[in-house]
Amino acid sequence: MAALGALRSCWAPARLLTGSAHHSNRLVLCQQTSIKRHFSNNKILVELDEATGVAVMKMKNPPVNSLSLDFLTEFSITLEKLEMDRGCRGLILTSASPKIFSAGLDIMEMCGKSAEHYGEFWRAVQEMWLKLYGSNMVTIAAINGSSPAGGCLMALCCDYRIMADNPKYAIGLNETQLGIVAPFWFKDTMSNVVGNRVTEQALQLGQMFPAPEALKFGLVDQLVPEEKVQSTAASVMAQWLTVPDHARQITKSMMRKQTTDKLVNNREADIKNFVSFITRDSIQKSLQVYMERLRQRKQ
Ligand SMILES: CCCCC/C=C\C/C=C\C=C\CC(=O)SCCNC(=O)CCNC(=O)[C@H](O)C(C)(C)COP(=O)(O)OP(=O)(O)OC[C@H]1O[C@@H](n2cnc3c(N)ncnc32)[C@H](O)[C@@H]1OP(=O)(O)O
Repeated sequence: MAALGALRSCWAPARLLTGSAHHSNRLVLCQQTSIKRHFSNNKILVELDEATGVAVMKMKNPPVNSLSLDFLTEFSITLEKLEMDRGCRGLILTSASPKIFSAGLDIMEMCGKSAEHYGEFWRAVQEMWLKLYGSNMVTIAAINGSSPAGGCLMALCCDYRIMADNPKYAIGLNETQLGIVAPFWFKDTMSNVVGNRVTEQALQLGQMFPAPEALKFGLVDQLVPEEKVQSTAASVMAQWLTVPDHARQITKSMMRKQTTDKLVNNREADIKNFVSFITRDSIQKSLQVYMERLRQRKQ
């Protein structure tokens, strides 16, 4: 992946040069009709604006955008498509239904299934993380709702996070509250954003940060009124895209490579570890109790 990234980086200046001439022609056209390509499936809606090179990816997996095996598979395929598309330089990740960005990993995928299923599921979680954290595109999370655990991880993978200014929405890695443990690469992703001390405390407590607290601790970069989340993401993206791709991409890779390599070099061991952890009776019991609590809270 790194080699492919570097190769793409080397080509980026030429692509930018031809791209800008090309884009300025398009821009004239765009003033009359905006050219937008759609790559949607039943779980993910993507709109790629060819004039700006920005794709908006909306997660649409009701009721709470939980990250099921099917969803994760679609997500990684879509991301790969955009990554390979030379017309796409930036990605805005958001939810199609406000109030919930993503409820994190689908707990039902981790309950009462076979070891083989758990292995397949965990590989898909790893794949999503490797692709999003390792993306060459500028990635911005437009967090328009709550974002626990795996949802928070997705946001943390992005280069910049804009959250709706609503204290009812919370974000964090709350795994310990479920009686499970955030794996080392979840921990590293958070630590790279907010530092070791905040991560250590937040992970032990399984802390969910209401939006204002998330800003205070640097878990998100900016809070804006709910109705401005998308437009702010678009204008921040436009600023980031003024930086030449190759320089920004090499810098991003330099900052993240050590973290991604740790998983790339230990993928099979990490899957084995997950399967042996999640199949324990005590862990299965904790997850069932947590799901029951969620249902009761609703009643
Ligand atoms: C030492 C070695 C370590 C090795 C590593 C080992 C293990 C690591 C393992 C796993 C890591 C996991 C990371 C995760 O992502 S776990 C998921 C954590 N997610 C949560 O805790 C979120 C729980 N949900 C909520 O808090 C709320 O639902 C939410 C705020 C998202 C929305 O609230 P709202 O009131 O709008 O909706 P609800 O009525 O609560 O929910 C509707 C419906 O959806 C079901 N549901 C919610 N979340 C999930 C989920 N994550 N997975 C599956 N299903 C979910 C909920 O039960 C309701 O269902 P129903 O009652 O309508 O049937």
